[in-house]
Amino acid sequence: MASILIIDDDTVLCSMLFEQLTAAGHSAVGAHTLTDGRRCAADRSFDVILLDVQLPDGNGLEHIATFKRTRTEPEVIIITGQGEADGAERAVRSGAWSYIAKPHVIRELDLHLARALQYRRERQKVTKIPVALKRSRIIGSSAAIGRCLDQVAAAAATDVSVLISGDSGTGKELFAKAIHENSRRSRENFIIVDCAALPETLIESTLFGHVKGAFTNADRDHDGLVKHAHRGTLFLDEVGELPPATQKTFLRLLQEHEYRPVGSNHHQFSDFRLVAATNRKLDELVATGAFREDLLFRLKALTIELPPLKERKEDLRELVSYFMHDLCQRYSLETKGISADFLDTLAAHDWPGNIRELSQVMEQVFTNPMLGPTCFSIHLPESFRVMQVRAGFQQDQPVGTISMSCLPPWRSFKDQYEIDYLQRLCAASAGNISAACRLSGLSRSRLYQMISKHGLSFS
Ligand SMILES: Nc1ncnc2c1ncn2[C@@H]1O[C@H](COP(=O)(O)OP(=O)(O)OP(=O)(O)O)[C@@H](O)[C@H]1O
Repeated sequence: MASILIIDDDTVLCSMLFEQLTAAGHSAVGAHTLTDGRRCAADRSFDVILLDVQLPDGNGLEHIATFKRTRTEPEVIIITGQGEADGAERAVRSGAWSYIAKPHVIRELDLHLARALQYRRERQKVTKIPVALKRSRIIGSSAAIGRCLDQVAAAAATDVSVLISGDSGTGKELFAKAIHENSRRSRENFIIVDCAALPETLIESTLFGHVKGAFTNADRDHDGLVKHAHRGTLFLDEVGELPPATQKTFLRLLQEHEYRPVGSNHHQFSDFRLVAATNRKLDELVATGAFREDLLFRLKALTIELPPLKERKEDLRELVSYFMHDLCQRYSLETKGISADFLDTLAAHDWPGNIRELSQVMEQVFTNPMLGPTCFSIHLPESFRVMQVRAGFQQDQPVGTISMSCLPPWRSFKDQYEIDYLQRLCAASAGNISAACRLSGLSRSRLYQMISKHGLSFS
């Protein structure tokens, strides 16, 4: 029988559900706030969580992903007083199993529960099949990374297009390579097309190649990237940066797998498998007309969403050990110890540049002349320790002292945060883009994209 957590501030309904579930032989626990619910979910293992939407300390829909990330990855069934289509869509998109309006919950719960439990039983059988996945240097054993690796395994077993999304530095290229290396195409080429850096005038010849004499300076035949990707994988990095005219070229290529080198009369065929990556919200770009919907459909037969590092800080220790080992080998040094305060300071940081930023920070630690046999917090850049001290002050504030009405909307806060960061980055790097990329851990194209998004000048 299953173990079920009920999170609902309606104490009467909570008791009725408790009775119904225990009478059916399940074990049930009730919580009346999100905070209590989260505590229960962290302390005990549940198969299913029944989650109300309007709770005294927040909206249940915003916490579905958090509950699903707990150890047993429970199924979440939303129970709500205000059944409406938008809420139901949001619940399903956030990973909820199903959505029941409260007036029907007593009658419908058994059916929803039976299906969710059957799915769980079958999923456990499937995930028990051992899959020898090559991790291709992907470090981390958090549940979030585990889920992404499962998706890599599923993608590698097929030939469908995969769209990998995630913030800059979360490892999109690494995951794309892992799909290739685990697929039947692994002995062939993995070809990277950096869509942000494709010059519009040279796109056709870069992708499709050209024949001798096709244009001035074409003094010999030249193969394009698509030909090199034949029988292998074509990886479109930063696909959201493709200008509209180029999107059309790609759409045609993806539909037909045929292309014509510049200056040639003959079509050629390339049997490539497509993987694309983006740090942009392509759905939003489609809505504004900046990205073709038909191309998006072609790209995302399967999608993998990589979590930012701040959402999987439990991987920090493993990542730090990995980068440290790598650096010690590179500098021919004995392996160093890692003090708890070093990890605590790293954990207090938000990691906007994600794992790329972490690897750069570890490089900086190794250039610190004061570094001895153990990495201490003192070896980290000063800004990290300042942030940790400040975070300590915020944690010391009694819960509830921050008035919710003072909080700006998330998007404007994030925009302001990015602008502030970019201005400080510009000052710290004296307006030098290469230095700014090194300091921030952002890729050049991502940095340019952020600068232009906020209309800033970087000098
Ligand atoms: N899980 C991981 N384990 C180890 N190293 C990682 C991991 N994820 C990313 N990295 C490292 O972080 C750096 C950035 O990774 P990658 O280039 O794959 O990110 P990205 O998401 O494609 O970034 P961008 O959008 O800026 O191109 C690389 O050096 C990569 O090896």
